[in-house]
Amino acid sequence: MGKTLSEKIWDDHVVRSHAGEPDLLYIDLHLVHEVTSPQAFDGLRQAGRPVRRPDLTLATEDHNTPTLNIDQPIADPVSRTQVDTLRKNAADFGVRLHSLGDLDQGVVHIIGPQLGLTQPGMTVVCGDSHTSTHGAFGAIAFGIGTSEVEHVLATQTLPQAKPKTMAVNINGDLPPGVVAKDVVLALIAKVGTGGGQGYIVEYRGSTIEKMSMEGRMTICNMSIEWGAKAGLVAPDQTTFDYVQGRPHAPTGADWDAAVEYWKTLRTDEDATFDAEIDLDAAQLTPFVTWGTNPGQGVPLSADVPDPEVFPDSDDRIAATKALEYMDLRPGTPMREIKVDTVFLGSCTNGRIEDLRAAAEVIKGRQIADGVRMLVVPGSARVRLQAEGEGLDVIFKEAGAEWRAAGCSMCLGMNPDQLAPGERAASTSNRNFEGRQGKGGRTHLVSPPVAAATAVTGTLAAPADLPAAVSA
Ligand SMILES: CC(C)[C@H](C(=O)O)[C@@H](O)C(=O)O
Ligand code: SF4
Repeated sequence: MGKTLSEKIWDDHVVRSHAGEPDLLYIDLHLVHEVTSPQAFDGLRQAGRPVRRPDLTLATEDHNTPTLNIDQPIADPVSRTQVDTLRKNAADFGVRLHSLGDLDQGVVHIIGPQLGLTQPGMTVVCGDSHTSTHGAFGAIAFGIGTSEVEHVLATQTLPQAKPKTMAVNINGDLPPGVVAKDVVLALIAKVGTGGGQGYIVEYRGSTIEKMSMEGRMTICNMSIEWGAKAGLVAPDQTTFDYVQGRPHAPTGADWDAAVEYWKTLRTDEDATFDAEIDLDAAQLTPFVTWGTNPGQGVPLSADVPDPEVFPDSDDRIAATKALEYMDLRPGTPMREIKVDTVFLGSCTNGRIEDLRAAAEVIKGRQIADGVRMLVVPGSARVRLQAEGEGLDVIFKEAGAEWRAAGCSMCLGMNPDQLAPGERAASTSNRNFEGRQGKGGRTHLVSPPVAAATAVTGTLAAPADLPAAVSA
């Protein structure tokens, strides 16, 4: 019988397999950041071990870093210690680190692909749940805990039980104004935050085939938000074109050999998945969340749901609690919800295509009075590229703040936070209580919806806006 894509990659990486035990997998790329690595390096130090493959290890500073005055010492003592510790560990163990201010610094899941380090057929791990992003290249990529980080640093391998396989078949043309973020928010609302548990998911179908690498990364990024171990897309010409010419991409004959291998990375015709889900892309509309988990979402054209409509009692309880935290009443049109802040950025939607999509909406328009918009490129290079295209000027002229790269307001670990009671439309991936700052309220949205919302001050799609005044 044939194999699925994830089975092929898995089997290619098994170092040791023994009945009743997890497989020992070889790891091709280990990404590291300041939050989940300190104890792992301490463990190595105590055991007197080196990093086994510093050449397959890459560190960056992203979570605790500020996005303003990045040439100044980090003011918050906890964040400063976190970043200083990573710097010391990287120096002591010979690990390449991209520090704040460095051209290749950025959110860990943005810089791996950008450098051409993330490639089809690889195993990629990081002490970070959104490592699933790298699956967009046809890699098995998943987040690991700190003790596993230590294991990979020490051995370049990881014991893992083989997950089940699932196909998410997404077919049809996306209607105008509907983007990858809407697809994944709609998917999670359909299957629930636990729907992918225990599975490596392959996103496939005509919608995925036509999608850019940026869009595929957005979808794979949020695999963890519906519980999947990892999410991946079969590599194709779009993937090869994206990888080619990047600093760590193979060149010459090596490139040709790599592409030949990468072309074999497809699910065989006669392979079967343990589960399948179908999604009709043509039926999708801009999607936004109303609650405190990424599955609590509805079309932008809908109303805040009444908890009573949920058949499951746990869902009813969760919805009631979420509406209370979010300070929303059932029946309120989503379009009437006012926001204080718009955050455009994160490893979900902080890539160049995301900034372009938002800039296209903002261009010639002004941000609503009383609304602040933070535009935070996912990496220093995305920021530079955007500036080269004049996107920073578009955002600044509309009244938005143009920031340095990092996780920023995606999570409350740095100065970019919501104040208690503040409400944000955010292009990030998590809307948990306090995620963007204690007492802050988050609506997850796509980049076009974020931009339109900044203009109207209430949740909106670009189609809701009056024509822009052209310069
Ligand atoms: C801080 C880090 C461990 C965390 C993660 O694992 O994802 C963060 O990146 C997040 O998005 O919540
Ligand atoms: S941008 Fe957000 S989701 Fe991504 S790694 Fe940073 S904190 Fe996690």
